[in-house]
Amino acid sequence: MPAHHPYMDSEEGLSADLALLDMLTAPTFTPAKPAFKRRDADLDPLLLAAAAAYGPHVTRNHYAHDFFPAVSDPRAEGAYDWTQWQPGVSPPQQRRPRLKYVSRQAPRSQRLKEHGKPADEDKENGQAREVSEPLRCTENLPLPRPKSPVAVPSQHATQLQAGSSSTPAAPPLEQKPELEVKCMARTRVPTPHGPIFLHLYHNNRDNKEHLAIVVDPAQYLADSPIAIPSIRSRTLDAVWSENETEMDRITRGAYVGRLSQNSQIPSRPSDTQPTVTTDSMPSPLVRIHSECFTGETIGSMRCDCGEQLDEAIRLISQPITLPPSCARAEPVTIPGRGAVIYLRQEGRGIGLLSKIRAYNLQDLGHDTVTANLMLGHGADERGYEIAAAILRDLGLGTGVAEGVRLLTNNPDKVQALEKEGIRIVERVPMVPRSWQHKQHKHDAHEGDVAIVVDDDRTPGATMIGGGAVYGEDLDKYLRTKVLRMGHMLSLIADEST
Ligand SMILES: Nc1nc2c(ncn2[C@@H]2O[C@H](COP(=O)(O)OP(=O)(O)OP(=O)(O)O)[C@@H](O)[C@H]2O)c(=O)[nH]1
Repeated sequence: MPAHHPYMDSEEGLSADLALLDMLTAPTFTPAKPAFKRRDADLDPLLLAAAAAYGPHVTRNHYAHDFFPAVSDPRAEGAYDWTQWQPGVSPPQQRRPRLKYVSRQAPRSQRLKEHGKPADEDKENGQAREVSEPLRCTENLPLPRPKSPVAVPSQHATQLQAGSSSTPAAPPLEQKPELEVKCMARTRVPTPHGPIFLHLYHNNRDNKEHLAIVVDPAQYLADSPIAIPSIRSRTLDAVWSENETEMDRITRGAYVGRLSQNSQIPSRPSDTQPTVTTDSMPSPLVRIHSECFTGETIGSMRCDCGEQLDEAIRLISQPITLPPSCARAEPVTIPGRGAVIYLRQEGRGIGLLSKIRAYNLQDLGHDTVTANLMLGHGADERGYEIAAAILRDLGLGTGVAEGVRLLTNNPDKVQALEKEGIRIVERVPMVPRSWQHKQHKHDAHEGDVAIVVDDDRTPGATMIGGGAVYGEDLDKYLRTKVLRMGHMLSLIADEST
């Protein structure tokens, strides 16, 4: 038994014992408030372990990098030669070298320089970056970039003019291969204006799929009162290889007449006759149209492109009445014939990205020409060599006796096609439908002209088969074309005047 201690009888001892007992048996223990916030891990350790198990994060840009050279290469500095290992003898303790991130790629700017490209070349579309900083005020904006082919640098040009004998050879001009187009496929497409043959072309100049919308329903006619030359592609009707089967040819569209389960007649190269129209038959109506996603696909009312495409197919599809001739006593009506060459030159050649930016500049008050210039582009960067080559392939506008009637208001198009050797016998204007309506209203007000407005057509934005495009934005766009781009269109008086 333990010796009795006087402390146990004292009042002081009793209260200390009670305090201890209370502390040990109390139902809850309330710790003192911590002086510092607990630093719990933000990430789940399991998650971290899982991430680590997948090794370093590798993207396509890291393929030429080596993350752990010391590990992957056994001869690398600091690696232990495991062939020397013996049981029970631990590898010599070395100071493990710090693992290095080694890039075997030169910096991007250096690689671009080696390829003769500017260091700030945009990754997207392989085009030079247009806007790398916020827009500055108009007078400081860059001038339009020169167009290809590469211009002789001014230093060389000056020396050439001065006739200097020490003139260094001018850099060679880019040699373009001779342009070739090939119709890869053709098919029938029914449209609100009648059937068309859609032709898809490849070429050796750009990697775009340009199209030809051929209107020539006479190709379906079993018998026609007069001979109507067919509009057919030479490259499509050609035999591509000796192994090509009839089904191969039919599948790519090299057939004649209307394709069906009961009619499958492959075409022959001789089916492509030169298009020669007789005196009384008008030359085929042709339009060269440039792609406009906004106007044609989403019905934008900033431009009349959708309406123009629709109007062109409609006009070309109109039946043609031929007057009586010595061979026929009666007039005869034949189906409309012609083609729309649809070029993938979005935004007058500047591309959709720049066109969208240009629209924002237009909302700030600039017109369509200035907006292009502000972005460092030309007012119009299109070319028509491919269009001319496609026309030639279709046998349109190539003969001495035969030409085309060109649907356009754009003088540059007429000039460019003529330069390419296309014979244009007539320019047919494309009057915007909203202006036609205004003109009709104006004339009717004058009292003597009947209003010829097709009221069955759907009003509003125009995709194929739609009506007319109206609006302030459109009027401004059309006026700019007339006033700044020289389009051959009579400006219409405002309705209020
Ligand atoms: N940069 C730019 N391009 C536009 C704008 N509005 C329409 N476009 C483009 O202008 C082109 C219209 O071309 P076309 O239909 O061939 O007509 P055009 O050259 O004006 O001449 P026409 O034959 O008289 O119709 C298309 O590529 C459109 O994408 C715009 O505001 N800015």
